[in-house]
Amino acid sequence: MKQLYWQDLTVGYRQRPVLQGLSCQALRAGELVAVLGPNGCGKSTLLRALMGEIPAEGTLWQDGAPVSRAALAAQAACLPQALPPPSRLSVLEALRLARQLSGDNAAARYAELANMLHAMDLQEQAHTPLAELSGGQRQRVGIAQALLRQPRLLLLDEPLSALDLYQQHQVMAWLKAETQTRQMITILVLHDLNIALRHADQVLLMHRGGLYAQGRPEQVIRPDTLRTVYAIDTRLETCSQGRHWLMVDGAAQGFPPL
Ligand SMILES: Nc1ncnc2c1ncn2[C@@H]1O[C@H](COP(=O)(O)OP(=O)(O)OP(=O)(O)O)[C@@H](O)[C@H]1O
Repeated sequence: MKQLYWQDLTVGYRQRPVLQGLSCQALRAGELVAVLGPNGCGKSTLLRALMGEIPAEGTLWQDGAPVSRAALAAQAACLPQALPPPSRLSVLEALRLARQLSGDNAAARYAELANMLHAMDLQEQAHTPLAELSGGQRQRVGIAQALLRQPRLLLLDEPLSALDLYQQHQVMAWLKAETQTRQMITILVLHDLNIALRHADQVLLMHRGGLYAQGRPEQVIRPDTLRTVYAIDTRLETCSQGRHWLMVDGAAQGFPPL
């Protein structure tokens, strides 16, 4: 997959529209794309629609030609918001199963699984049942499983929600490198705007079921857009290492003070 975009994506639940004519510019192979926006604006719904899990209208375009949602879903792996269930499978068994589900039977090699355990900092838990892991460890198993499915399109719904600060940055740096190496497209839903500023190649900022802005993180994550979309007053500062950092000053006018 070299390129993906969608036009006029319209999705609703029981006749109630959630995404209304959502279109985006091209997402390219090797890009880590952050989907941002307030609670309830439709981020998870977008991922479900791309996976063909819920009915949707509109057109998906892959490499310049329309693609069915079934064909797109066949190339994709998705990690939903909920953590993987706490089963009796060990971490290693769970990873091996995910690798086998990729359809490439020859490849459930120990070295690849060992690399994944190392990347997700789970070596010590290799033989631990999922039911005995912490929330953050289970979330890292879920991320590893999604990667082991060998997707061309990786969809992750709030994959950092259970991770500590160190793991959030580790996982994002690793996802960025894997996305480039494998030349896949990774779309992930995030709430932390500073994580998106630091790691994403592109940002889709959603607002009330539509796309409010798309572009490089520093083009989209700006005080004027955040004031409209999140109703907060912010400042972008540049730290001594030249990185952008978002400071929150307070709630926008008309809202109770933070
Ligand atoms: N299964 C469902 N049935 C009916 N309505 C739903 C369903 N799932 C989501 N919705 C509604 O669709 C809207 C968008 O929900 P969605 O989960 O896509 O938001 P989100 O942007 O991912 O939110 P959050 O940041 O809180 O996870 C919400 O108003 C929600 O109530």
